[in-house]
This record gives sequence, structure tokens and C-alpha cells, in this order.
Amino acid sequence: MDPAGHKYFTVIDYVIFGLLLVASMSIGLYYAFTGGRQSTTQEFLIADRSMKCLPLSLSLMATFQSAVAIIGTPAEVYAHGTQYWFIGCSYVLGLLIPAHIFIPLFYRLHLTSVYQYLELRFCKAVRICGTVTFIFQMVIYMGVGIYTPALALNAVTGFHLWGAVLATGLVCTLYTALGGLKAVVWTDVFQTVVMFTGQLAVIIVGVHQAGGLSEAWGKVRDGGRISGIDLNPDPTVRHTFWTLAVGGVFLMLSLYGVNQAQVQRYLSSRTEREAVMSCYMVFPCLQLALLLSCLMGLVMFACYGQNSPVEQQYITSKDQMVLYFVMDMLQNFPGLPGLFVACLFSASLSTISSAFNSLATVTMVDLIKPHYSMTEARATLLSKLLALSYGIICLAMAYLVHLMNSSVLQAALSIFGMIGGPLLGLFCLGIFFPCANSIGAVTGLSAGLLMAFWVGIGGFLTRMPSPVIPLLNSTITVPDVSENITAATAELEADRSAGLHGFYSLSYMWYSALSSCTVLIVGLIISCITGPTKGDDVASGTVYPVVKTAQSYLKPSTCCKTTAEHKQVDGQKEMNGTVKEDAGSQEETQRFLPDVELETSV
Ligand SMILES: CC(C)(CO)[C@@H](O)C(=O)NCCC(=O)O
Ligand code: NA
Repeated sequence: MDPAGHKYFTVIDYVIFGLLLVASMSIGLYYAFTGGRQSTTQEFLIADRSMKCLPLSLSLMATFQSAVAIIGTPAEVYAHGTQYWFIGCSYVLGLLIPAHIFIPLFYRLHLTSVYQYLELRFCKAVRICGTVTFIFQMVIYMGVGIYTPALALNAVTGFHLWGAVLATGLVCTLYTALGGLKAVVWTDVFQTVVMFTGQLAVIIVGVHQAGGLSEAWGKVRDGGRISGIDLNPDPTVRHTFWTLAVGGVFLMLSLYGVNQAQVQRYLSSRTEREAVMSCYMVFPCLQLALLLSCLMGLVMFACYGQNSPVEQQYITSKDQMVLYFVMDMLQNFPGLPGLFVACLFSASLSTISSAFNSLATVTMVDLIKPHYSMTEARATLLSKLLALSYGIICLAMAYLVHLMNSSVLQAALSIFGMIGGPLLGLFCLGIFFPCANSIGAVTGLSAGLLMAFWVGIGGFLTRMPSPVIPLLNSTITVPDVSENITAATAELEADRSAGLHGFYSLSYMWYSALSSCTVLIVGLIISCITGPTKGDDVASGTVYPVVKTAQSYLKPSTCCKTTAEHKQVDGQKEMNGTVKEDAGSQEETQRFLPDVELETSV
């Protein structure tokens, strides 16, 4: 330790961290020089639609599991107990619905970008609005993703902040731009293994340091960190069973159902069945990731108890705690700090590379290709340049995030809810409501975004630091300040249900549900006023047949028939490359699809 309180890396730590970057880079180079050598957009953006479900499922999980989750979740559990764990309940519906509704629908339309769907179902304007919203969401998220691990590393070890940002940004940009989606998926697999190994190692050593399993368990139980199920229906309470398990479903749907980064992986799989399977297999992976990060929080509590390093002023924010813990407790285990830092950066690399690739895809497929014709070679080169430019934008965003300051986990999940929620609403409007029209879709999306930013920014500006479990406050040394905070908090509590304040204090876990429902309601009302779309005018295969499906589940005889039909449909797809819902609608498709000018493959 030096006077500034920094804890230093040993040589072996640097070597392990360096190995991560070298290995990731090598995987990128491997896919740049094998297979089709990334010479077509088909290979670069969608891996020739040849992926298998195991790598896909790990990659699906890795996309939205960044250093934010590795650092943020333990900090949350340390301060507020295990209530956050109930978000795991939302994974059930949050993955079943994508697997059985979104994946079959998108896969059979043979899309490359999920925003092609919006043009098929509505019109070009809706597609562009959707694309731009997505770009906005992912660019902000990338900034948080790359900045978070660099900041923690800087605060605890004194490692150069922008050096870490640049190194990861550069490596990530290179392997994404060279190796395409195949490299992105296979680095995700490798990085996921590093991520799990790092967390597991720290947990095991941490339990040992805390004096063994039963000792550690006793400490977290006595410290009140094992939360019971909180069934409080109040939507303004940050984390309850309802906000996490129900609000979380909307969050999960926006990420795993309609987010381009994920849909692109479903679309890159060899068969529809394999895409569905990969979505199923995300479930145990996500539960494991959640388990490990919650355990990490508990182990930290077992080691520090109420004397958190933040209280002792070794570090300045909750988000630096995990890394401080690792450097503090694992000093006598050379290599372990390096492994954990590799784990942290693995998590972020896998997220940022997915973001680059999906952003390059939508920019190419939705914004450039429809307007300029170009040769395949030129289109592929341009896609690679796009991946590169998003790398640079990402660095710029990291600087913007540097200027803000908030709990990273809540910040990232709020972004998902505020921008991803309206996008979820837009897709649901198209998929479940045949009567919705384009004007309704655009108005609905705008209303949803407005609503989300109103409550999000309003909440950000009015929110006090959330009260920590009382015991923690007892070590604050200046009593006056502590009293003032308590008084202010009580006042805020009293104010809570009143008017706008009540609205602003809505739990951030509801942002996704609120904004997607706003899109649906406004979209439907405007559609009805401006003349709802007639059933015949909806391109077939773009609407989920809710009534038909319900009937098929209720009547056993038709259920068998549907299965038979599905088999037939699978056969057709192999032959034609596209699929029609059933024999009757095949003519309809032919009647309507030619009107919609759209390339179904790049
Ligand atoms: C998004 C969930 C809830 C599920 O994937 C989880 O991975 C998470 O909390 N992510 C936080 C954002 C991030 O890690 O970048
Ligand atoms: Na990740």
C-alpha cells in the first residue's frame, strides 16, 4: 500500500490480465483468417446463420452481463441484503416468452436486423425510428460498460484510468472489426468462463478468510443481510418481490425479446429449434451469474461486517468496494487479484463487442443499405469500418459517463428501462395488435420515450440517496449531518405519495413496464382514431395469432394438427428460406409481401 491507500498488482497479476487481452485478440484473428475470411456481410454480421446453441446461450448471457453486474450486484447485496436476488424470478417468463413468441416470429421472417420487422409490419419511418432509438440506447450503455471496470481499477490500484479504457476499447474494437459475429460469440464463451472462474475463486477464498462457511453464514444472518420476501405492493419501494419479479419481466423482455444484440444471435443459429434451445439454456447461466454475484456481496459482508471500506474512507463509492475487497483480502494469493480483474474486464469486453457488432449491423442494414446500392465487398468493408467507428464513439461516451456520477447497476438498468422499454412496447404493438397502424406506432413510441424520460429524469433529480439499513449509519462520525439526513429522509417519505413526487419516486424497476405500456395504450388509441389497420392489410407472419394459439392449447385435437403443420412448415423453410404460417396464408403472403420493399437478407 502507498500513502494514497492504493494496493498494487504483482507481476503475475499483470500477466494474467495481459493473457486475457491476448487470447481475445487471437480468437478475433482466428476468425478473420478462417471460414469465409469475413469477406461477406452475411458472415460478418450473422455468422452465416451457422451457430450452435451452446456458444449462443453463453454469448446471450454475456451480452448484458458486464462489469456493472459484477461490481454493482455485490455492492447492492452488501448494503441492502439479498432482496435483489428475487430478480431471478423474472427470468422464467422473461425467457419463456421470447423463446415461444419472439424467436419463432423473427426467425421465420428470415431477418438480419430486428428493425426490418418494423418495416414489414408498419412502414419505413417506424423502422428508422426504432433503429435510431436502439443506437441511442446502446451507445449510452457502452459508455457505462467500458468506464465501470476502468474506474474501479483506477480507484483501488491507481491503474491509469484512460489507459485501461483505451486498452480494452482498442482490443475489443479490433477483434470485433476483424472477426465479425463469430469472433464476438466465441470470445464471449471464453470470457464467460473467465468471468465465472474469477468470481468463484474470490468467493471461495473470501469464505475462507471470513473463518469458514458456518462462521460466514452466522455473520450475514446476524447482520440482517438475508432478506425475506417483501410483498409490499407499493410501486415506489425500490426493490420488492413485485418490482423485481414482475417489473423485471418487462426488463428481461426488452433485453432478451427484442434487443438487436440478442435477436441477432437467435437469427445466427442454424435452425429455429436451436435458437429456442439457446434461449432456454440462458436460464441456468443467468441464475448462476446472479447466484455468484449475490454470494460475493454476502462474502464481503461476512468479512467487513458493518465496517465497510467506504465508511472507513479507504474508497469513495460503493461501486469500488468489490475490487477493494479483492485487493485487500487476496493479497497473499498472488494471481488472484489479476484473475478477478480479468473477470471484470471479460464481463465488459463481451458486452461492448456485442454492442459494436449489433450497432454495425443496424447501421448497415437499416440506415445505409436501403439507400445506397453497393457491391458486397464494399458493404463488408463498410461494416468493418462501422464497427471501428462505434469503438471511437464508445470512448467518447466513456468520457461523458465520467462526468456523471451514480450507482452503476441502477444507472444501467434505468437506461434499459427508459429506452429499451418503449422499444419493447413498439414491437408488442405490432406483434399482438393487428389493428395498430404506423401513425399509432410512431406516436406511441414518442409518448413512451417522453414518459420514460419524464419519470426517469424527475426521479434522478428528486431522489435522495436511498436510506441504507440503519445499522450502517451508526458509524457516521458527524452527528449533525446524520440527523439532518434522517430528518430529510423522513420528510421525503411523507412527501412520497403526494402528487408528482409520488410519480417521480416510482421504482426504477418499473420503468420498462411503464414505458412499454404507454406505447401500447397511446399507440392503440391513435390507431383507432386515425383508422385501424384491417386484418387483410397486415403482412402475414408479422402478427402473433393469440386467439388461434389459445384455441390450439384448449382443444387437444387441433393441438396435434398444429404440431403436424409445424413440421410441414419446418420442411418448407429448408426449401424456400422463408416460411408461411399455413397453407391458407401462403397466398396472402405472396399477395402482400411484394408491396413491402425489403431485402430479407443482407
Ligand atoms: C440484465 C440482468 C438483470 C440480466 O441479464 C443482469 O445481467 C444485470 O443486472 N445486468 C446489469 C447490467 C450490466 O451488467 O451491464
Ligand atoms: Na458481458
